[in-house]
Amino acid sequence: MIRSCFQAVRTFISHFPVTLCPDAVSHGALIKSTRLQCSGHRSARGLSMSLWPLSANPRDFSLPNASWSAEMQQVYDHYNALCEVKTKDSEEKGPWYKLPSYNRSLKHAAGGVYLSKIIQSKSRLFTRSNKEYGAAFEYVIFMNKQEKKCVCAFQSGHLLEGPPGHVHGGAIATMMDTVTGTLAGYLAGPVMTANLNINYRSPVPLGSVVLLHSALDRIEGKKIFVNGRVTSTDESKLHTEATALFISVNVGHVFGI
Ligand SMILES: CCCCCCCCCCCC(=O)SCCNC(=O)CCNC(=O)[C@H](O)C(C)(C)COP(=O)(O)OP(=O)(O)OC[C@H]1O[C@@H](n2cnc3c(N)ncnc32)[C@H](O)[C@@H]1OP(=O)(O)O
Repeated sequence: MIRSCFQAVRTFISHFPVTLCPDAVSHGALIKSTRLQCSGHRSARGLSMSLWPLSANPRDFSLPNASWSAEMQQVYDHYNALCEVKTKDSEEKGPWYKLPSYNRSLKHAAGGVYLSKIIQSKSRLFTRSNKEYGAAFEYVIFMNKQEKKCVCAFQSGHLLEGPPGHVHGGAIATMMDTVTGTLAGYLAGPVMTANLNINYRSPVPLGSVVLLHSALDRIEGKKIFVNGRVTSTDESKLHTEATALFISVNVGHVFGI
């Protein structure tokens, strides 16, 4: 059992070295924009083709939905336009790649064999665990592999309140961990957070759209040092600064096997 689980996980990681998530909920009618399917990173492109043998239409949470504000949509459109775009007749190269985002992966990575011994059937990726559009974490991450950096557009929902009218610091930390961790994982394969330092500079209004920027500082052996910032969408206001250390791990470490 453990060996087959391990093989399933390895298969998944080989398709997409970053993390562990997806689900099979249809996003259907709520998608406002059907413009493009960014491609770009070869293994991530493979993910969309081969990860869902029993799930033809898993919900990609990073696509626009009816809860997105005009500002959120604008940021999405801006970076989307900079992505590698596949059209019917041609393929234009761009420096950015839009990461898909699912709330469960391993169920599908196992080829339909549910890994119930390791993964609880009700488990969901924390940031994608709420099915109500716009209620909690609405975000999309664009990766720039060449420059070893990424940008995330994040719209906070009403369930993320901390101080009245503002986003909870833990929710900001969650997003910072997600974005810096996604970058580290994208560049270095499976990682876990060893250290996350955050300075909160100015509160984030609840319901607003902000950008999370993350860039690689350096890699020393199995240590990946990454920085992060939260700013307003025009980058005139700094909300949060962070540094993070991720450690490359064996897949087995993540699952305690
Ligand atoms: C697509 C959708 C995506 C969605 C995906 C969303 C992505 C989100 C990413 C979230 C990731 C998480 O939240 S992960 C969950 C939170 N993190 C955890 O639970 C991790 C718990 N900690 C551990 O498992 C372990 O301590 C590790 C893996 C971090 C490190 O253990 P290890 O592998 O044995 O490493 P070890 O030999 O101890 O240390 C290696 C080197 O790192 C240094 N080091 C280790 N820890 C630290 C530390 N805290 N601060 C400074 N330095 C440290 C050591 O001194 C050593 O340096 P030297 O002597 O070599 O110089």
